[in-house]
Amino acid sequence: MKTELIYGLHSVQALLKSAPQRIRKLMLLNGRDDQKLQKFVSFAEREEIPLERWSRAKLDGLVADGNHQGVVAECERGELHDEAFLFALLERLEQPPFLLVLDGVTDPHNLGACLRSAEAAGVHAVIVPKDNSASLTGVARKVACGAAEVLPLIPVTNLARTLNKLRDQGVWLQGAAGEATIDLYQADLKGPLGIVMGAEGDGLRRLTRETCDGLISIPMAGEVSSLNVSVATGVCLFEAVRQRR
Ligand SMILES: C[S@@+](CC[C@H](N)C(=O)[O-])C[C@H]1O[C@@H](n2cnc3c(N)ncnc32)[C@H](O)[C@@H]1O
Repeated sequence: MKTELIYGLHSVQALLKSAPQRIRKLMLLNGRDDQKLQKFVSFAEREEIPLERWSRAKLDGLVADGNHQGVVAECERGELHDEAFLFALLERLEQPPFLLVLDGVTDPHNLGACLRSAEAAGVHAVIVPKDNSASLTGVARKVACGAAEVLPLIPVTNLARTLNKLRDQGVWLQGAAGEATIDLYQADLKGPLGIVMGAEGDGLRRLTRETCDGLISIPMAGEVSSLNVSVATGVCLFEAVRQRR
C-alpha cells in the first residue's frame, strides 16, 4: 500500500471530511492541546485511528518545509484521476462544466494556490499535462488549504487532445494570455467553460493556444508585464463566477 503525508490544519481537516478511510495514522504535536488540535484527537478516538504525539523536532524532520501546524496524517495515496474520470464526471454534472486547465505550471506553491482558488470558485476539475507539471506534493497540498483533498486534479497524457475532446462536447476554451486583445471583462464566460492558464515562464504553449476558442487578457495598469499565474487564475475564475451567478 502506497502512503503519503498530508499536513496542516486545513488539509487534514478536509481529508477527515472527504476521505477519512484513507487515514492510517495521525501525528499531533506533543503538548499542544488547544482547541484546534482537540477535534483531531476526538476524531481519531471516534474512528479508532492510531494517534501519536510527536515532538516539534520529530515533526519538523518528517515534513521537509516544517509547515505542518502540529498535525500530520499518514494516509493511503488518493485515487489518481485520468481522462476517463474527467469525461465520466462531465456526464454526471447537472450544471454547465466549469474547468480550469494549467498548461505546465511547475511551481507547487502556484499549483496549490490555483487549486485553492479553483475550489473556492466552484470549479469541477483541474486539468494538467502529465509531464512538466508540478505534482501534488505536500507543499502543494498545504498551500491548497484542503482544496487538493476535494477537487479532482486530472493529469492527461496529451493536453491538446483532451482539450479538443472537451471542445467536441461543447466546452468553450478561453486561454489567458497577457497580449490577448479581448479584455477578460468583455468575454462571455457563461455556459460550459474551460479557463486555460499558461506556465510561469513561457505562458501558453503554441498548440494549447491554437486549441483555445478565444484568448483573453486581464487589463494591467502598471509597468509589470504579467501577473503571477495563481493571481491571474483567481482573477479569471472569479470574473467567470460573477457572470455565471
Ligand atoms: C507569469 S505568466 C507568464 C508570462 C509569460 N512570459 C507569457 O508570455 O505568457 C503565467 C500565466 O498567467 C496568466 N497571466 C498572467 N498575466 C496575465 C494577464 N495580464 N492577462 C491574462 N493572463 C495572464 C497567463 O495564463 C500566463 O500564461
